[in-house]
Amino acid sequence: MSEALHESPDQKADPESRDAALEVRDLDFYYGEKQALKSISMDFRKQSVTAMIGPSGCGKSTLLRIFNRMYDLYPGQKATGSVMFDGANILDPALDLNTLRSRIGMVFQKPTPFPMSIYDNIAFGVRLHEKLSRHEMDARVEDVLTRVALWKEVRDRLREPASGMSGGQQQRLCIARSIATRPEVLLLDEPTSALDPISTARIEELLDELKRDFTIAIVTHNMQQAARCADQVAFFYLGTLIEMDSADRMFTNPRQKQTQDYITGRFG
Ligand SMILES: Nc1ncnc2c1ncn2[C@@H]1O[C@H](COP(=O)(O)OP(=O)(O)OP(=O)(O)O)[C@@H](O)[C@H]1O
Repeated sequence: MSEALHESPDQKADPESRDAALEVRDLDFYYGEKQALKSISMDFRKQSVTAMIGPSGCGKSTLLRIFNRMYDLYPGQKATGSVMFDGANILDPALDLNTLRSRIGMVFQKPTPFPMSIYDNIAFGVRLHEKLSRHEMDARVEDVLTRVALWKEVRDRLREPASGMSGGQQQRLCIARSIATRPEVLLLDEPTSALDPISTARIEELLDELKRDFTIAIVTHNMQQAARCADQVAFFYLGTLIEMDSADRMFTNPRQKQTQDYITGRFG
């Protein structure tokens, strides 16, 4: 593991939770005076998909954005508690953010390709972190485009602008771009809400494939999607984690009435 994420002895991960890539403990988050997350504690298991569900405004996206320290860009936003990742606390102000963001990738709701060629969309982030030869970079681009099932579609137009791709292709390109720096964790914030059903199905298949190598955290409003893709599901309400369990249990026999009401469409 990288030495760049600094580690202090008292921040070592609990051996009991060795299979957790992210360990969230007593996490509070504030937008100025407004508290958006309240005392969240949960683990995100390695090589699995954790879905975060809950009504609009319950704090799902806020939680996801904490994991790559997006809130740093906005004065007045503050997180307390801890999020342990590979022995370091993500909330630690001394953490190297470039390294963190190369190890925890993020994919947004709307496909956001850079205004450059398909090839450079992948190569751009890689160049910031690794010195690869031309041949190695070509191989990396081919590898990640193959993994997101785009290679055959775009191999003959790698130098063309990414903006000429369809929405579904652009989103797969964004996932390829995120995994090109070989992160451990992939965060996806409603990655299919702007896509048609066929593109959505391809992304869902892709998640199943990618979880062999990555820890995946996904925010979704789509209960069927959570049921299809997720291993664990966490239900949030008004900034609080109400319940977290295996997807099977959450969708068949949740412990809390609020969860039951939400997944059966009685509120939210
Ligand atoms: N920049 C901001 N400034 C102030 N409050 C904010 C800001 N962003 C989000 N909030 C508030 O924080 C709470 C959580 O928002 P968040 O976007 O995390 O919810 P969400 O569950 O992801 O919602 P949605 O499903 O609609 O995307 C909401 O009450 C929201 O109004």
